[in-house]
Amino acid sequence: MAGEGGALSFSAASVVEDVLQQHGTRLGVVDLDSRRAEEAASRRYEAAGWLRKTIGVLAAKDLPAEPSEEEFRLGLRSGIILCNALNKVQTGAVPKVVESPCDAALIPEGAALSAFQYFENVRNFLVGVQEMGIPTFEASDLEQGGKSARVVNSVLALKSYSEWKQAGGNGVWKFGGNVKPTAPAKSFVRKNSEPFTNSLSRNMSAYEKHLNTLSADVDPSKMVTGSLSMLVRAVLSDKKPEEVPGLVESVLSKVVDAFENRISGHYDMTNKFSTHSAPLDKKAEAKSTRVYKKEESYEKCHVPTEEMRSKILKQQALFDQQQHDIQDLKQTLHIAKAGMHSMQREFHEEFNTLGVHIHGLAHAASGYHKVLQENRKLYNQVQDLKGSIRVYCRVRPFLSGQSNFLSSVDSLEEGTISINTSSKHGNSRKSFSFNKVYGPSATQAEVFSDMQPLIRSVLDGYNVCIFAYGQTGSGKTYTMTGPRDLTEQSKGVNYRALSDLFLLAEQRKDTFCYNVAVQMIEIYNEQVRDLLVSDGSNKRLEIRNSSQTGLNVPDANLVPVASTSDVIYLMNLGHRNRAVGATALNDRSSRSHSCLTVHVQGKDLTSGKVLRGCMHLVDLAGSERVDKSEVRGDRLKEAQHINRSLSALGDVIASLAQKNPHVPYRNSKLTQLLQDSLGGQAKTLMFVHISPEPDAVGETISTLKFAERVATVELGAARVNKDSSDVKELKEQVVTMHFLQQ
Ligand SMILES: Nc1ncnc2c1ncn2[C@@H]1O[C@H](COP(=O)(O)OP(=O)(O)OP(=O)(O)O)[C@@H](O)[C@H]1O
Repeated sequence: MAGEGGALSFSAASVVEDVLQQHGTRLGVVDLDSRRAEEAASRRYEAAGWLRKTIGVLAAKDLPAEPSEEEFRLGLRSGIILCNALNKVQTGAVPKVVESPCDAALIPEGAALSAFQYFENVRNFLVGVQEMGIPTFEASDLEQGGKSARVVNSVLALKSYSEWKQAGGNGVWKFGGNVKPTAPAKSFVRKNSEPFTNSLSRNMSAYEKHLNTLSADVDPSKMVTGSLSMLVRAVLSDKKPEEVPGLVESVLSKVVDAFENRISGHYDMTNKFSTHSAPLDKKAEAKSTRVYKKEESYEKCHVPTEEMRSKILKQQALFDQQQHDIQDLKQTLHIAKAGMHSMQREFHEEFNTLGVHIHGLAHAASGYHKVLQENRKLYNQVQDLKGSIRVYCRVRPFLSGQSNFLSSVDSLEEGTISINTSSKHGNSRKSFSFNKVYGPSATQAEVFSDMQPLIRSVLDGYNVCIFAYGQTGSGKTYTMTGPRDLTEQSKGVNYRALSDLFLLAEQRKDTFCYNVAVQMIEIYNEQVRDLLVSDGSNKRLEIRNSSQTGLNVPDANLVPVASTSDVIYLMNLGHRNRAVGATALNDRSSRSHSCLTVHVQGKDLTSGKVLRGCMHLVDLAGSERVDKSEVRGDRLKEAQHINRSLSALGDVIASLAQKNPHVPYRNSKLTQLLQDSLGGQAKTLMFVHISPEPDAVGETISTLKFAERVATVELGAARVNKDSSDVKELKEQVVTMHFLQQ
């Protein structure tokens, strides 16, 4: 909406003047015309001269010193000279003068550059002078056919104002000369300086003020230009008194017509400028909430149509809604930002706390690993002090139906067994010492409790050998495996050891990753065979000590296991494959050594270090004398092999116990197989089995002698240290370590 349409851009006086001029022309007052022309030219020259002087001849090069009406109009048409002159009088009155067409930032499509330029500068000039109370003119006065006299008037008024200002600006300046009060409420708005609506608002109030001034303070006769007075006089001078009323009526009627025409023409022009100006001022409209208020006041003055009013109201409602939405969004954004900041703060705090905790934990973990390592060493030392070779004796109970028999065992103490060797020559007893003696009533759990500590050693990377030694039928298989019908209570040490091993491995899973695999080997007649075969193959295997893999029989099946049930399955398979032959002494008698080897590989999850340990669970063949077993031929050969290998085992263990420099491992397949687990850091545990029947006393004595030979040296050392302060101290440390480990 253009401001130009907001006010009348012409005055009643100008209309009257026009009508009178037409009359004058028709009346053919030649003298008057020439006088008027002279006077107009003189005033135009005065105005041009002042403009040239004010802004400089060079800047005013488009305006001749004595311009014709056309030259004057063309010279000022761009508005540049006018604006520059106004700025000289009132600095900053036109903030931006468009000097060349390209200065016009936004030129409406289809509008001629010069027209737009003219409009912008001229409009700004008109706004400027209007604000100063100086008479304005119509923008169209600078167009062809326009009234340049009004432009002259405005310039001369500006000149007068300038002179008044230069003279000190005393009193109230009033343009008392040829003031032609053209519409002071020009709706032209300054461009580039502020939204047109503001100017419009200001213009409207100025217009109202001016109207008031016109009606109240100013004598109408003074407001009429000199030319108008002259015209009136010229028109009426030669008229008879009776002709005057008719003439006045005619003139007034024409004035009214002309006025109406101008109004309608004026509104047309307003609409045209509205269309052109709207895009330029859209930004300003959007930015300012005051726009609609100004428009409203403008509309009050110009009686807008219903359609326009409703359109404005709709726009205002839409604008209000958008403002409201923007406020809501701002609020939401503000809350979200605050939330983000608070979350960031919390995150940083938590992160820092976490860092501190992790640091502490890492420190504790490294300390914990050192403790664990130390613990392993100390634990092993304790086991050593207990004896790296331990011998336990177990007396089998009488079998069913033998309850009336007199036992060959005379007495049992914690570590000593006395055998009644009564004969026809008299009563005598023979005592044997071991680490511990289990009587006939000892349970499987009790027997296992003594070997249980060694399971932990296996997981710590040490090798362990557990033997079941004794004559046929003395209970070796019972101790190692259990009876045929297994129950939870009757399970042998093999099952219990493996259960414990898996349990401990599970407990350590946060620090170690364990892999467990088993092999099952049989040594029969000094031949090594794999018991974990499902195809019945009977291939002879070689023993090749490999320190890298820890496998002494690399060709035997090595089966990974993850639970006790896996191991039970494999043990059953091995037992089925084991060479079992009936003898006169025991229908399950085995004439081979069976060895279940459990290989354990543990990786330290922190250091990556790998520990390897293995446990040999050996069920030795019966140790009975050949002559008693009533065997001949192959059976005799089997028995001889068994006895030789058991003797070789005794020699090796005795050598180790006596710390002999030479240990005769190579005298049998059995000792070769177990070489890595006999001696050094390895622990050896032998369960010696005794039958209580009196008729087996000879065998019993010979078995006990064999076992005692192995045990004696070790027992001597162990007994010396048993209650020493070293052991006590170490035991305490281990208890502490164990507590820490929990
Ligand atoms: N501690 C015990 N309690 C109850 N019964 C037992 C005990 N020890 C052994 N037996 C029983 O004695 C018999 C012989 O035991 P076992 O087979 O274990 O002897 P062995 O020494 O392994 O014989 P072989 O050398 O022929 O294999 C079995 O019937 C077994 O159940």
